[in-house]
Amino acid sequence: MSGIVVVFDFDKTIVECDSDNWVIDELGFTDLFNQLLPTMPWNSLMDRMMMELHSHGITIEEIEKVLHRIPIHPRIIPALKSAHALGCDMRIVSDANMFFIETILKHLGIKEYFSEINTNPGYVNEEGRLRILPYHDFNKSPHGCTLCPPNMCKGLIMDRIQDSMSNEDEKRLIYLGDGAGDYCPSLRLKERDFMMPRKNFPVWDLICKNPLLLKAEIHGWSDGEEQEQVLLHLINKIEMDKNSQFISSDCKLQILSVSDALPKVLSVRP
Ligand SMILES: Cc1ncc(C[n+]2csc(CCOP(=O)(O)O)c2C)c(N)n1
Ligand SMILES: [Mg+2]
Repeated sequence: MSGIVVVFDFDKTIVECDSDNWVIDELGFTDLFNQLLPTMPWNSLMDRMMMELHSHGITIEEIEKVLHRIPIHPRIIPALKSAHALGCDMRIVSDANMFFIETILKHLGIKEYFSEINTNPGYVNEEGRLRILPYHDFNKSPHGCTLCPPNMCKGLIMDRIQDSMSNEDEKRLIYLGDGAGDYCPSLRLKERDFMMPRKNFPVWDLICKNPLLLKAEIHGWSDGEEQEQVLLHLINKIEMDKNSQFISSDCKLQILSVSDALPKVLSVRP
């Protein structure tokens, strides 16, 4: 393990579009979706739309086929492979849902790279209908964060990730995201961490309003190619920092041993 935890948003960070919109648009339900959107929260609407798909005879297999075709930049998978090979602990924090994310990751053969997927529950029920539920039950216990949608506060998830990291002080986090929901977790990052916002996307605009609110170093990216370059550069930089710390502590040891030896050396001189 490299001591680096990389937290990825999913939609428009790993895949190139919003998986929710991709499924609705590809199956021809955009008009109904837009009609219902003003009447309920996004996450509840996705559950409702899955009911609509089911009642129109659309099967789980058809939804899976659409998910298998989701666009992804050609450098994303090589970037994830490299980060994994370099020993990074990689996790997902997403406001999409478990069914969509697992279906896509399994199809791409990259599910095993991630140690954790934090997202809204999504599962196929006994009638063969996809159910999508909120990550936080906002009726029973609202999360109370004013920056985040009612179903998910990514900042709270980050708190848990930071608490779960053993030797927390020695570990360093890199967070990649694009959306407004990625702003709250960016405020949780420490001085030693890195925020990688997608340039000119909502999280970038929010950060630009007052970059000083972030403690972490900010490194933007525009597409999969730049994401790969910046991510591998940061991993490399963290490794170099670690090595230079070792070198400086080795030097201190040498200096100590030289000064210890000095009186003895002096004493054998005539
Ligand atoms: C105006 C407006 N209304 C609703 C939404 C909600 N929304 C859109 S896509 C998505 C999934 C994000 O997944 P990920 O966290 O993986 O990027 C969510 C929660 C929005 N972004 N903008
Ligand atoms: Mg996103």
